Amino acid sequence: MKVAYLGPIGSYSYEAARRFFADEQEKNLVACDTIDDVFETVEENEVEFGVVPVENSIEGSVSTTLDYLLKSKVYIVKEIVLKVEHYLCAREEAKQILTIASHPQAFSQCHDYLRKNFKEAKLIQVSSTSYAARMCSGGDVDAAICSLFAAQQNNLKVLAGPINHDNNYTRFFVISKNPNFEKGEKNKTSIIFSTYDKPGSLYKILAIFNLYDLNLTKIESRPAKTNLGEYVFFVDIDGFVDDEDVNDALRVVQRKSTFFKLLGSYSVVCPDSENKN
Ligand SMILES: O=C(O)C(=O)C[C@]1(C(=O)O)C=C[C@@H](O)C=C1
Repeated sequence: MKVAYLGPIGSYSYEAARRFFADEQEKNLVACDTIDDVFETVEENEVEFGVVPVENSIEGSVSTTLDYLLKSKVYIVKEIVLKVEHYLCAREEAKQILTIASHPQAFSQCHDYLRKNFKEAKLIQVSSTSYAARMCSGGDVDAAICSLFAAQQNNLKVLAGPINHDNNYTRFFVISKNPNFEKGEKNKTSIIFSTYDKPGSLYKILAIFNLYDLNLTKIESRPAKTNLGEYVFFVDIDGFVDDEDVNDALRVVQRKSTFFKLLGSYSVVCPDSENKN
């Protein structure tokens, strides 16, 4: 079984893949350069699963992931929630920090620390935190914001950390072309819908969830990419698709919406137990 993730080794996506596919051998984990590549590798059947970040408790959604979920033919089959701790790392011999590389999400998650301590430094956005660590070890930048593991992998010295905002958690989805929805202890179902451009349309859809007494854990609108002002709504629901109420509610929602897509029904794993997701 092969699993694609946003690489190189040492990214948080790698950690999520390791936690979930614990028995998988290293050679079966396929490092991709971008989130786009993870989706396409799964879509083209080169691997059975992919691991992608979807939402962070500080910075919000990863829009690339949401946009691919809208357009691609993959399903969500599992959610993994990880506590993310970022460190400022540099080469042993580094003297001053004028350039810092990291993933844009990581910069945002460390915004206050950077503003306070490195206001003048140039922030260089790269494809992942582990790639930033690699660049730093190669001498391309003075420092990187990455995990402890990425620092070790790249022989970097830890200068400070954790430097992120408190309560920094990221949700990752395991995606697959196979809609093999497996129920666990804590389950969610994700859909995308759009509705009519008329007064009360969104309210009417939300009323269906209310009628079936369903808890929505997330609702977010994204551009439908058709015309300005046209949106799709991403909704996560507490419960599994074969629960009677979820099933009935989704049937009515589908009938009443102009577009409907079931993204998946999956169990949620939170290995960092203090997280209350
Ligand atoms: O750069 C990484 O290490 C990633 O796995 C990406 C990513 C993200 O896009 O959200 C994952 C978790 C953290 O929130 C920061 C970065």
